[in-house]
Amino acid sequence: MSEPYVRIFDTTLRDGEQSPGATMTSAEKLEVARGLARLGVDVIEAGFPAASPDDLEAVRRIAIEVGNSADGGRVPIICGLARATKSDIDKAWQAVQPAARPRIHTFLATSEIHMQYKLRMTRQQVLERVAEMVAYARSLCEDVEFSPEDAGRSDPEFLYEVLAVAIRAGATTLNIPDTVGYTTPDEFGALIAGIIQNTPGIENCIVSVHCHNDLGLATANTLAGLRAGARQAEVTINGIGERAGNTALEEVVMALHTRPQFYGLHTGIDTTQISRISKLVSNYTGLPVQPNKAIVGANAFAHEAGIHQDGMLKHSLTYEIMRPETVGATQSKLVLGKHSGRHALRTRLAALGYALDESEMDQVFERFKHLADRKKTITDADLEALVSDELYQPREFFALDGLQVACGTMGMPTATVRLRGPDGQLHVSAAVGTGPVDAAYKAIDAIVKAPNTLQEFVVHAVTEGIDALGEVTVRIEGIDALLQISPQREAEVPRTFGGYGADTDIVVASVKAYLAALNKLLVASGQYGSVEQSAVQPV
Ligand SMILES: CC(=O)SCCNC(=O)CCNC(=O)[C@H](O)C(C)(C)COP(=O)(O)OP(=O)(O)OC[C@H]1O[C@@H](n2cnc3c(N)ncnc32)[C@H](O)[C@@H]1OP(=O)(O)O
Ligand SMILES: CC(C)C(=O)C(=O)O
Repeated sequence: MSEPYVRIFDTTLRDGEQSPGATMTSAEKLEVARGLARLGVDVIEAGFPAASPDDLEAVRRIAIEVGNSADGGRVPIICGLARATKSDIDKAWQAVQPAARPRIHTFLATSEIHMQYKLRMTRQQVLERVAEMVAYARSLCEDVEFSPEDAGRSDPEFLYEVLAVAIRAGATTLNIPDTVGYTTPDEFGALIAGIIQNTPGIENCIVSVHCHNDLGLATANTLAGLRAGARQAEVTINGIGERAGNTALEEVVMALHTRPQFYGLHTGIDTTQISRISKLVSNYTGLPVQPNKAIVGANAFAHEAGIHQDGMLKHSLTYEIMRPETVGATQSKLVLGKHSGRHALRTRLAALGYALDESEMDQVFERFKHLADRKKTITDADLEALVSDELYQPREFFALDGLQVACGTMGMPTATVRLRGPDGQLHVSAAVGTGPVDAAYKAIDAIVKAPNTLQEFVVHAVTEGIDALGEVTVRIEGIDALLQISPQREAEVPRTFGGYGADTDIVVASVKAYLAALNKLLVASGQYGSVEQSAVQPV
């Protein structure tokens, strides 16, 4: 029975960097290499030294600085890739030689299509080149990896022959690449099993798998290869790489970690470093991680559906097969949205300090669902605004009676507003602002006199075309003098108040939204009792 340890060969800095647009500076590559060492990878493929003098230098720096330091545990093997040519192998050796544990990785394609059209070589020539170049690499370095490129589309019988030649020439690791992501898990598993069974001398080597994700099967194929006896997985952080990418490190590692009974295999990875290195690679390559990406996506531990949230609140294992902390992510998130239910809403409100009775909860829940139909996610500030609406049934102290704005590029944006006040009188004010909405809000402030800070101002077009109905939602913060919902909430706390307005004229919609929020603030501030004696001057 073969050993249960799987070597993690990370090629983020070589195959990952081959993602269009993912090029990193030498300093960034060094920082990623340090992160990979902390993560506990066994091998870092640091680059393709023949690609450019810069890449050679970057690999050399990594070999010197990361390939000799046990910072965070074991010293990883530092590997450089080379075509099956003396000059590439020389450059790879020059780059990795300073490492305590250097490796040269050389490759040559073995599929008919690659041999005929790309290399323009016969099978015999390929066999001879493999023998010669692997032997040459081995004359320089103790640790030599050989890959028959496009193995997934190669004739297995020919592969056995090529691999046997590579072993005789001194290869210590035989890597089987599905270069174009063509195989399926059953096929790839069978290919690895066939290689292990039919290649003379293979028992003294490590068999490795290297899969691409063109059909979205890279992780499945890698795991099938491991089940068939491979003991090295070539992977990248976030699955970056040529075209649709490589196998994602985090997926393979966490599959083995989460299903130990099924696979009976383990790695030396410190899983708590996964989120950190994922962010680092995403930042340096400029390749964002899709939100639903397994393990490291922003939604990997987020739950929006009410039934799931209820389950999570009762026991996290109901909807999570691993704890976010295991991969170094922050806690699971219950995201409030249109699919959420009462349990999640009540829990979030309790965390904000609100203890609502059943009937208050019913009212708030109804308003919450209504709001969630229009807004993708509901924030804590939205909830505060929603609860304050319910507790203080809004009254319209000030209503819009008229609005006139002047704006454009030839003068100062000016607004004149006329409001009907709580005294039944009309009040007029004019102001100048940075734009028509700002001017209108200033004119309103001069009449209403309710100190507040504008926290959010969002405009949406709810219908298409030039006559679109514009919707505006605003959120303001002001002092709440009355509210004492629960013992945790002191009087005179700052609170947020939401307002909504719709009109074909976006400035009118903005004014309506602001007045709606102000009217709620006036109730909460207790100011309505004194409005009649306020400084508001009737027209
Ligand atoms: C499956 C993989 O991911 S393989 C790694 C792919 N990565 C890269 O290619 C990144 C780095 N590459 C480079 O910077 C450049 O391609 C270089 C510097 C290596 C070579 O550049 P150039 O000399 O201009 O050659 P170019 O890239 O245009 O063509 C590749 C040549 O290598 C040959 N070749 C391809 N693979 C191999 C191999 N494994 N062994 C030997 N020769 C090979 C091709 O047949 C072609 O030869 P030709 O010029 O006689 O037709
Ligand atoms: C060089 C080899 C391992 C490779 O990257 C591939 O075939 O995809």
